[in-house]
Amino acid sequence: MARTVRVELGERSYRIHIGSGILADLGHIVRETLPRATRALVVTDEGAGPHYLDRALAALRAAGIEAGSATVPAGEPAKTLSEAARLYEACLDTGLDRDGCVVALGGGAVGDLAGFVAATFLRGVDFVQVPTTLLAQVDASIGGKVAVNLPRGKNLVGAFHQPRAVVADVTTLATLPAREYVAGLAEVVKHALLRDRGLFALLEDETSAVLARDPALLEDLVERNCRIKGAVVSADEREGGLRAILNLGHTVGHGVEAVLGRVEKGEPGATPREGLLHGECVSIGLIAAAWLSRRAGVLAQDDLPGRLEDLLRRLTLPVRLPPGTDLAAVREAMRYDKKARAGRLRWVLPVRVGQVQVTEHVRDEDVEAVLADLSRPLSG
Ligand SMILES: NC(=O)c1ccc[n+]([C@@H]2O[C@H](COP(=O)([O-])OP(=O)(O)OC[C@H]3O[C@@H](n4cnc5c(N)ncnc54)[C@H](O)[C@@H]3O)[C@@H](O)[C@H]2O)c1
Ligand SMILES: O=C(O)C(=O)C[C@@H](O)[C@H](O)[C@H](O)COP(=O)(O)O
Ligand SMILES: [Zn+2]
Repeated sequence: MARTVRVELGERSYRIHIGSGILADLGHIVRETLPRATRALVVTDEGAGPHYLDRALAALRAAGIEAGSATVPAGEPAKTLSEAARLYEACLDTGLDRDGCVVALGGGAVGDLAGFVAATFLRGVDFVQVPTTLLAQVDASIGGKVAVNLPRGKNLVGAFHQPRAVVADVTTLATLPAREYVAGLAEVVKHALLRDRGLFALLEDETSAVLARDPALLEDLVERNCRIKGAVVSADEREGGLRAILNLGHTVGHGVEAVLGRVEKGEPGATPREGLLHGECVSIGLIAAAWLSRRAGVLAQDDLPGRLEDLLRRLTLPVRLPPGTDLAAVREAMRYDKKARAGRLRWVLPVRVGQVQVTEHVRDEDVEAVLADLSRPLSG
């Protein structure tokens, strides 16, 4: 039986369906949520598509929906304006009108790109998220932030466009490469630090079960995270205030990702470089936030940085910058943080496990010092 979490947003409210094997119910869910949608474009990528596209199309067609599909390159390199342009053509080829819908089948990259296309095609059509990575099931598929990257940074062109439904089938996580699964855990740790001491303790106590992707535990984990994120989004849909807390770890994280991630830097069509994943950058950014919190006098729980680092390391997430990281480039990229106001960065800093504070009062020299410390190799 699927569990549901409702994201309350007035007329834009929607349900997140979480369960095992519920990809087969996709057609019914779309039919029930969007009774006028007779056509859908399923957007997937080269990683998720081979595993799940046929099943998604069959489920939609069985429910009487005419479904076409488009496949984009795997992961972050797809989040470009040129891929968005290709998808607008696919929307036209599929015959989508304003009653049609876009279905995002894949990780956060597919969700962000397909959601951006849905937000802008015909000035906005409905979209449904079918997340197939842990990161997308616990975070990216919820809340309506949709975007593509620019060479200078992450998510610099986008919109707020809520999905009409989210269908998170945890059995799809079985085919996810280990490194991608672990990257998703960084956003789980973020949610725990923000609002859930019990979740932080569970991650500490049951690290092996979490890494083993125990299916029953996965449903609980996804539901718990959806409740945390859903509540924040319900309270502040467009990041006027509270929602900024969901950016914990992302000021340094996005700066690092712009420099060392898979953000498209070259000409369209150039071979994407290898690099750090979003969740890996967030992991490093969480450590940065904890250390900055101590320097800024915000930290009220002395053992938090140590416990956080220990947990991230046990989850096999990175906690230091790779040797030789260009710190000046990271600082430059951080300037494009969307939380900045009047040229000043705003920081989300942990106070204790389960509580954070948003502040502008962080000294430049402390940021420099933390980045320098992060680029020193781990001892032991
Ligand atoms: N909109 C938001 O609120 C939000 C929140 C967090 C992150 N994000 C964005 O999400 C992106 C990261 O998402 P992600 O971590 O899901 O990575 P991703 O979308 O890049 O997917 C990771 C890789 O896994 C493959 N894959 C996906 N599902 C699979 C499956 N079930 N089996 C096998 N392979 C599969 C993909 O093809 C890709 O190669 C970043 O662009 C980040 O900025 C957005
Ligand atoms: O939903 C949010 O709000 C978040 O900040 C969640 C983040 O995990 C996510 O990476 C988001 O895309 C970052 O948004 P941005 O506004 O910093 O680009
Ligand atoms: Zn994130």
